[in-house]
Amino acid sequence: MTQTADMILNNPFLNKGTAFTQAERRDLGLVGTLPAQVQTIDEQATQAYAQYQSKPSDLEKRIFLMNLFNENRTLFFHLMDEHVVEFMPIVYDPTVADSIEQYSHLFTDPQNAAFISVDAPEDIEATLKNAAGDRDIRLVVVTDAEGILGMGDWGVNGVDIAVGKLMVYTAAAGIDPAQVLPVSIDAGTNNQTLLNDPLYLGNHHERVYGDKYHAVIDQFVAAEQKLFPESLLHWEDFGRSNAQVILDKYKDKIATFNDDIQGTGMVVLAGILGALNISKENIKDQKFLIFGAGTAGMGIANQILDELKRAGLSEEEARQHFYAVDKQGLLFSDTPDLTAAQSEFTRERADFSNASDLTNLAVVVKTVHPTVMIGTSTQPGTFTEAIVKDMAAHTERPIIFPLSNPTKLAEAKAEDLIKWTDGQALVATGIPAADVDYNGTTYHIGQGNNALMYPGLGFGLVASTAKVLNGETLSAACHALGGIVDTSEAGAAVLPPVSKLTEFSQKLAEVVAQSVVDQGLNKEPISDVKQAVADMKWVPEYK
Ligand SMILES: NC(=O)c1ccc[n+]([C@@H]2O[C@H](COP(=O)([O-])OP(=O)(O)OC[C@H]3O[C@@H](n4cnc5c(N)ncnc54)[C@H](O)[C@@H]3O)[C@@H](O)[C@H]2O)c1
Ligand SMILES: O=C(O)C[C@H](O)C(=O)O
Ligand SMILES: [Mn+2]
Repeated sequence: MTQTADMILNNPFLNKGTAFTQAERRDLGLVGTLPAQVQTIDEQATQAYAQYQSKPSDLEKRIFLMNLFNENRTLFFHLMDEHVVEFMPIVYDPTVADSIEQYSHLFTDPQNAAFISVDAPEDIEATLKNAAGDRDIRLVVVTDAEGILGMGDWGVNGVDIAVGKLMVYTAAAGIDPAQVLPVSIDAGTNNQTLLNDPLYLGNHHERVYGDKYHAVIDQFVAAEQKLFPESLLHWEDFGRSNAQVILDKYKDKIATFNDDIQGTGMVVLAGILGALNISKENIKDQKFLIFGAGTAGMGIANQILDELKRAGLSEEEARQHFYAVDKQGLLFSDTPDLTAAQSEFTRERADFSNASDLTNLAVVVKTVHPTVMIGTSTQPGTFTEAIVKDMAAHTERPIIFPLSNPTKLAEAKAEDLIKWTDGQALVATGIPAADVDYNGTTYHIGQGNNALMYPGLGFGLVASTAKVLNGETLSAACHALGGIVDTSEAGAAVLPPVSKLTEFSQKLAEVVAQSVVDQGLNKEPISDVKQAVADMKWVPEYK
């Protein structure tokens, strides 16, 4: 079917706007549908950036950028490429959190997402087909939005996290935006504000759990694999009771990963390795306190556990390095209501003379003297000055990562951690943090966000046509970022800066693809891994 001018100009994958040349305008039937002047993509980008800058708030800026994204993907990513550090917190975390909260009120465009309803499993295949059109989908990000960042259940509004994660994939690693598909699984919502809101765009009923829910997940995976057999399936922001269960079901069968469990585990281990590079300490000498033993917290614990075992510790020895703290306090083997993941990281009461007192973070820190403290609790301000000072009194370079997102939920601010520890803390935060000037040194704060890892990981898996993602590949990826930061410099960050996101995502993709090929886990034959990664890369220029 030949495309009319209207179809071309309204297709964000084809549209070039004023950059269509005179020859293209003639060939495509666009004559007279655009103003006379033909612009370059750089001229368009300059004009768009000026408009962006005129927007008064971060949310307004995001809305402007999303409109551009809706109209012209190439121009959007060209512009993002030029301003990646500035745009990351606008298109992604933390501003994506505001847009999710207001999604139903701000809705203008479905952004090529697929909307699956728990009430219409018979439509799943048609839904994916319709949303994909004739595009060759290689990467799917799916969310059911039960645990959006640390903000809980946001129903269909959560589709914005799938869209946002995919935007970062393209900006960071260069996946072709025409080859991706964001998916919302609308299983209902327990968010009363949404249910009471007549403008809420999702299913107006309580969240469905159990057999009916899992049947929908199974049908979704089956249809997704049937329609897009070459694709990687990325799970995002599922609730604590489903995330690990779904991952365990599929991780050995298809190319898939859970970003909150594995992506977060990777970025935290990479950050710890970066911190130990600075302190010149050994990972085997560390005591890890995980505050908030949920999806992310236990994903982190498992990735560190794997590293300790690779460093030569037995499973039993390695587990002794962990202290998991949740609402109940330090988790013991007899603590009620443990999740399956938590029960792998419990301690024995008999090992503590004050076991019954270990019900809050302050007492646990005082008792166990952790050297590494990770926050994935969604509880703002819980890494207090007293707790941090207590920790710092027993370890020279405390490693402290308050990772809860968005901004308002962080366990501590980077600036406070540096000050409270007299510049000794090695810090990473979930959202971007400004440099901290303290006592004549400028401290760079690493962004401990899975966005540093999942684009390179996912891209490497897609480029290498991976059948599955295993521990070997995850471990290789965790070690791939070493050497990018100059750790001899005072105030060095534990992770590389977002300004180098495209550079290290490529490195990560190559390491991941190499690991896949070395293990013979590629579906298609690959003779040159670097070439395969380079061939897959899309660049935001008009073709
Ligand atoms: N920086 C990153 O890359 C990254 C990645 C994933 C998740 N996160 C953040 O981590 C947080 C948790 O996400 P999740 O997916 O693991 O959610 P989750 O709901 O699975 O886990 C949160 C855990 O915190 C526990 N918790 C709640 N209140 C607590 C309290 N007062 N004391 C101790 N524990 C408490 C909960 O019981 C739960 O086990 C979110 O804010 C999310 O944004 C950050
Ligand atoms: O989305 C983010 O910013 C990171 C992470 O996946 C989260 O859920 O907080
Ligand atoms: Mn997430």
